[in-house]
Amino acid sequence: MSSVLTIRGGVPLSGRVAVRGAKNLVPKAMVASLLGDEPSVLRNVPEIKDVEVVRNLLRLHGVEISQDPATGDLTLDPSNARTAHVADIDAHAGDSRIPILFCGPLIHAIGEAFIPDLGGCRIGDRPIDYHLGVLRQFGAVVDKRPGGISISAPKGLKGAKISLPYPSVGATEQVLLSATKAEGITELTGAATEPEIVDLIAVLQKMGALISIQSDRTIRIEGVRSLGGFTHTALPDRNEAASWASAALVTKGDIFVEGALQRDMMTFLNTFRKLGGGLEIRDDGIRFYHRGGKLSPLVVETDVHPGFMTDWQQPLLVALTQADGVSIVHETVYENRFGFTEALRRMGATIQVHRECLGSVPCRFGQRNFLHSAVISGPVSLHGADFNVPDLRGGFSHLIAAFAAQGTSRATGVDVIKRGYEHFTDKLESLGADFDLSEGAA
Ligand SMILES: CC(=O)N[C@H]1[C@@H](OP(=O)(O)OP(=O)(O)OC[C@H]2O[C@@H](n3ccc(=O)[nH]c3=O)[C@H](O)[C@@H]2O)O[C@H](CO)[C@@H](O)[C@@H]1O
Ligand SMILES: C=C(OP(=O)(O)O)C(=O)O
Repeated sequence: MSSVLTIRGGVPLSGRVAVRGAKNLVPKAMVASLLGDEPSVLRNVPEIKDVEVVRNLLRLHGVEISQDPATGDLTLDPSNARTAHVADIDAHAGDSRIPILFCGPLIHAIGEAFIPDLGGCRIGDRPIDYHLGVLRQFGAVVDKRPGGISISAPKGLKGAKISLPYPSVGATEQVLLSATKAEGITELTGAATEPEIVDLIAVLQKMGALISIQSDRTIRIEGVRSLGGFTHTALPDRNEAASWASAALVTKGDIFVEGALQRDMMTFLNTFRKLGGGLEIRDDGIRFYHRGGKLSPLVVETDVHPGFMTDWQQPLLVALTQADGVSIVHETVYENRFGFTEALRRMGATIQVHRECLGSVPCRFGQRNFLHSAVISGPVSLHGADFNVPDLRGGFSHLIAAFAAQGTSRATGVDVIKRGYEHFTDKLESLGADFDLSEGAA
């Protein structure tokens, strides 16, 4: 059983929260440490479930990990990397998508990898065909096994010319983590270029890798024989920051997000401002607040970077229920990311979902049976309801709707939120939220 939150809504969330290293970078930088011949130090590591999962998996593979209790900095020593038991890997893989990124580093370190079936948010099919195609192009042999896949490279990994059909974040990282120590040159076209990918490239460059990002989504990697360690401060979590921004707007509050970085959030900040949210952008963070007037409806289309990040979509949609008129959200990254709107409708929101593409961003989901466009009419008064947290961002979105709503809501399954939001109940408390948490049995 998981924890239950009882939320008494109607209180503006106001105060200060801090964001640390990005969920979408930290676990991957931890995996990169396996490529080095020396220990690495990763700073700004948040206490979230995805970090715990990767820490356990790395330990099973012989990586010695110590943590500075004061700062949380992690030291990762891969000198004794070894094969782990499949049953142990399965038991520790948790609800994360990161295990698939162990392939290249484990093959380089110990010649083989077993990758358990993946977790992550159920917001679409989330196949791993690009990952497996990439690995095969490097010369890896992929075998389906019960509970996962087994990968080996009898002749080692060799650089390749690779083209991704869609700029997948994970598949781009798969290429980076496999190609840095592969023999020869890799040229990747159609790459994703999210800030977390650029930060991973920075980590790899510190280790001695030769990687250049060229124009038109092309990344060129010259394989090197060996890599050293790195010392790196992870970039801040822009997705958590955007979530708190939406929380401020939905609850008519005022939240300073310490650590939020303007450079990586420009598209979000433009959207937030057009919606009518107040912004104060400072060097040490960003203040997001409700200015008191009406909010303006918007048309938002999610896209790969530098477009509007899909992980911002769910919390922002809750803010759109408070805008004065009709808004449209066209989700072009995941085919099934509007399931969470059902609970919002039960809380009083007016949201319709459609199969058609309501927008102009090229989308893979048009003319297919995917409800991937939403029409939201506002403003509505939200009222409390009971719900089960469906996924990370959907769950956070339900919570902020419940904090804005009149009356009481009861949220089950809230532990999912720990996968990407550090100490979220402590943060909510510091923002003045009114709730009780009853811890379920593990
Ligand atoms: C841990 C992490 O960093 N997660 C992020 C990462 O997920 P993740 O790396 O899983 O997302 P991708 O960018 O790979 O997925 C984008 C799209 O490509 C499709 N696809 C992907 C791989 C593949 O082999 N085949 C395939 O069809 C997916 O189903 C999806 O429709 O990027 C997403 C898009 O910015 C974010 O929402 C996630 O928060
Ligand atoms: C979809 C997300 O994450 P993951 O890829 O870890 O499931 C997310 O962070 O919103």
